[in-house]
Amino acid sequence: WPGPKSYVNIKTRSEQIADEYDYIIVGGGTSGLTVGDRLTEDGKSTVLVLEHGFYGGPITLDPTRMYNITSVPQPHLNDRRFNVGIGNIVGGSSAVNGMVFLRGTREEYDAWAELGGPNSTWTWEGILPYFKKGITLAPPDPAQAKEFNITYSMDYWGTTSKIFGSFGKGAMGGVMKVLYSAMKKMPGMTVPIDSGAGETGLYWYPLSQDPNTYARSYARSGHWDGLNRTNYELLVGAKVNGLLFDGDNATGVTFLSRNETNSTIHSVRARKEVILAAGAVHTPQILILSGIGPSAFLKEADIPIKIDLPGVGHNFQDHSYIPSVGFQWGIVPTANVSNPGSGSGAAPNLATMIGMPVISPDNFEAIAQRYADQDPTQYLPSSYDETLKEGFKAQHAVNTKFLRSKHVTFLEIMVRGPGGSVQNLHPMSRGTILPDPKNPTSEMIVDYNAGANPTDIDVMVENIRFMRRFMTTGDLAQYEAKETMPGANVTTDEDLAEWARQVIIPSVYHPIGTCAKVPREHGGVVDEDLLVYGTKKLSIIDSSIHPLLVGATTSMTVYAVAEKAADIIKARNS
Ligand SMILES: Cc1cc2nc3c(=O)[nH]c(=O)nc-3n(C[C@H](O)[C@H](O)[C@H](O)COP(=O)(O)OP(=O)(O)OC[C@H]3O[C@@H](n4cnc5c(N)ncnc54)[C@H](O)[C@@H]3O)c2cc1C
Repeated sequence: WPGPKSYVNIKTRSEQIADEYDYIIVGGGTSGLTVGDRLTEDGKSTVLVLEHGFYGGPITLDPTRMYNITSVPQPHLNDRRFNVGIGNIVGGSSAVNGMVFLRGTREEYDAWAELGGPNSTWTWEGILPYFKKGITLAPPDPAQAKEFNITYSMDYWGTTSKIFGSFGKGAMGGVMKVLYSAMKKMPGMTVPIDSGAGETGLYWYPLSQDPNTYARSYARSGHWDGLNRTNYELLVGAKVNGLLFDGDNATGVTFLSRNETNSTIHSVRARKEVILAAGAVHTPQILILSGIGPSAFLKEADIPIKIDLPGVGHNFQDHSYIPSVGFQWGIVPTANVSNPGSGSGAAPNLATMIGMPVISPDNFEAIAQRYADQDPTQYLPSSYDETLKEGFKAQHAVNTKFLRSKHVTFLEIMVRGPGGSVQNLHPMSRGTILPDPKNPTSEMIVDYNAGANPTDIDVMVENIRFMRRFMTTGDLAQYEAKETMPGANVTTDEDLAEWARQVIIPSVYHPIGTCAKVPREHGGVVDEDLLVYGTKKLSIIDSSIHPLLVGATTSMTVYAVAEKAADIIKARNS
């Protein structure tokens, strides 16, 4: 435990906090600390953040800093169960994540506005200023950048945030030149100037890391450490389990302290607003424990209904991936390299982020048409009510456009060797994250419902085929790579689909959507200003409000959404 002086605003016991603050933020994770910082920076408002985890060093995927949740068996993926990764520490998932720092495309954010309704400001143009406010880019090393075609544009980044994206200068071998050049020549490939330009294609991208030390740059380092504001307090080891109301007005929260041996339920009040930032897995739990959720579920769990909001815990989405479409080089590619990099930090990273017409020029239209012809509600779980079905019909129209667009990322490949992992960034299946009705305060039940919609398998099959074409045709043909997984003899749609169902992992630890920002009649939970329908002074700012996955890792979008949320919250309470 670090010395008390610099951590004076971290509280460990309920008696150390005041009775009332201007704002209560539930969850000291990625979004919670971003908004906490912004609401306290002018020194006028007081904020208490309640965080279930403790204050400790960040480490990727460290099980002691994460919730221990396993999904229910997934019948469409051979009944396998999957680890549900979520950070449980100050900094939240940004403290344990893979630091891959990407954002989606213009078309993907514009779809958020389309799903939100007329006059929505959640467009690419409406969110871009918050990417700039939220993230500082440290440019790549000029000599290395020239050698490897690493381009960037400060049109898409800011310079003031203490959350950094940086490339690292680690040495790169000639193989990266060969891979880059071969990928660039794949039919239909584009090369945007910057990973943050909102475009698909082949690009180098930063990690969320400090440009000088290459240490993780995350919500705690950027939005808590070193601030030492007397108006910004953090209570660690606090499990929020309910909301307090005066009529429709949220007035505070109740919580249990993990630092106290008794099971006393404490409470703390908010003068201006209660802000939920417990993440896509746990924000639905807090609402449901407070009687806000699907009425059928609340009845089953014997929780008095305060507001019937069928969308709580529904519309659950995550990216999915195949860990390896395996290849071995016959001849290892090389190229001359004059400026490999200084060796400090990780080497810059290269990604292929492409749409269906580039992944599969021959089959994308047939896949899109089969999807368009589906009854949109056909593959939804049975707990989806009429409003959620209407909401998914709207998504179905968007997804149909997405399947035909070059500007929406379906396939992500981290380009670094022969073969590798392929991701599907726009799954059509939707799942649920709900409490156990028999014991709703225990850990959440996560059901991806992965692979329910056959389009998800169709897309993965084409992703595998793209990797094969990349490895065995064009520039790379001369290196005579041999496929080790699934094996070049697995060729038919049926065989590839069967293999895919055996190996797909339905999560890249990017859960979203479980309290979506869409109209209430479409199963929405929050409105355009992130206020929970049917309540006053209660908002949600975390990844649960993202209505639809973007084709990118999620943390950068969480920061941008939180920055926009902070402006909205400040404006309505000024
Ligand atoms: C292992 C892993 C790898 C990832 N890799 C990447 C990557 O490489 N790149 C990328 O961009 N994204 C990645 N992500 C995803 C990204 O980090 C998350 O989408 C993002 O951080 C979520 O932010 P959030 O604010 O919604 O929730 P979180 O940051 O998870 O914050 C929620 C916080 O609420 C707390 N909490 C929950 N319930 C309660 C309660 N009842 N009371 C009090 N506190 C509570 C939690 O302990 C947590 O600290 C990864 C995530 C994980 C877990």
